[in-house]
Amino acid sequence: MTVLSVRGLTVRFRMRESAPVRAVTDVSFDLAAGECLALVGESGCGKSVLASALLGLLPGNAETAGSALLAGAGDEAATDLIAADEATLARAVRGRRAGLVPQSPAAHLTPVRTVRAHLTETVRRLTGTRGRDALRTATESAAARVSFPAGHLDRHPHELSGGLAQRAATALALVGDAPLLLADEPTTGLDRDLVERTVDELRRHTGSTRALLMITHDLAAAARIADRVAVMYAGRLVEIAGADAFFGAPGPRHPYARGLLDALPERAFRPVPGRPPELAALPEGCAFAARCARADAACAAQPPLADGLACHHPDAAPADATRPPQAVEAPGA
Ligand SMILES: Nc1ncnc2c1ncn2[C@@H]1O[C@H](COP(=O)(O)OP(=O)(O)OP(=O)(O)O)[C@@H](O)[C@H]1O
Ligand code: NI
Repeated sequence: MTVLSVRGLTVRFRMRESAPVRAVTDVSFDLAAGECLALVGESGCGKSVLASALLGLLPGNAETAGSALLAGAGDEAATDLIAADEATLARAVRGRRAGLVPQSPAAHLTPVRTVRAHLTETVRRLTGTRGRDALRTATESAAARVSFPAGHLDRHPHELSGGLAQRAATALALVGDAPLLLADEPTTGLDRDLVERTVDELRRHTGSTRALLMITHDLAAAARIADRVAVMYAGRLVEIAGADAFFGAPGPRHPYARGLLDALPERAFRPVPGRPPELAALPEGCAFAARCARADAACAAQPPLADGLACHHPDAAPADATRPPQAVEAPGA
């Protein structure tokens, strides 16, 4: 069953002094129940804007196009998240049908309220739990689920480390048991052990009925839990592939995606040369061409995403097809 179906999603920010910032361009993908899709790509390529668009959290200068159908439960109608009005999103969608682990959790927590107050309020609103003892138990189990220490529940957001704020936000996002969970860098500020526990919990929560879109810079975390990987570059999806093929053999097909993996310390440790283009001044053709060793005249035209790949000259023979699956996690590989 498809939980989310995104078609031609495009987001531009109107700017007073310059050309519009084309943060997301013509993005299409589906998310099935039980699936975890990892969305990766360099800083500033539009990942968080994509997540904000899906939850109706874009600022006022944003213009959107395309659609994002969120399936309804039972005989409930599907909702187009892009067309829905704010009242509908606030009342029926956010928290209940689509949860968000925001990229900057501290900014989403109310400074004057403790973590316990946040969690209790969310548990009450989204689960209908009533009564002091029941709420207290439900609040503490929501915290325990993401290894948020009970002894820190009475702290205020500014008294939390980055990692604890991250876990508080994750706990809040899981409360509603929403069929769609968007997790934007859910492991920032966590050490490796907690990274693994957190992503495993997200994966476990997904189960077979929910879908998870995990935005991450952490390719090892993506390799650990993702079923598929989507690679974004300059606002577009350039590759979407099964995680085993992507991280193992035969590896990514898009030269940018290959570059992302080659940049890992446990692989070639060779960064992708150059920098991404300005989103207010994107080229007509392939946005990666200026950094691509394989670029030629064909790249002056935008390559369409076909069969999970947007490239005029993908790697036919992978550079290292002998690399074993999961090599990304192998120490010193
Ligand atoms: N309100 C806004 N007005 C103008 N430009 C914006 C606005 N919000 C975001 N942008 C721009 O949109 C682009 C995409 O930003 P986004 O936050 O989605 O990147 P990202 O892929 O999530 O990066 P990171 O990995 O650093 O979180 C950036 O160039 C950013 O400056
Ligand atoms: Ni982001």
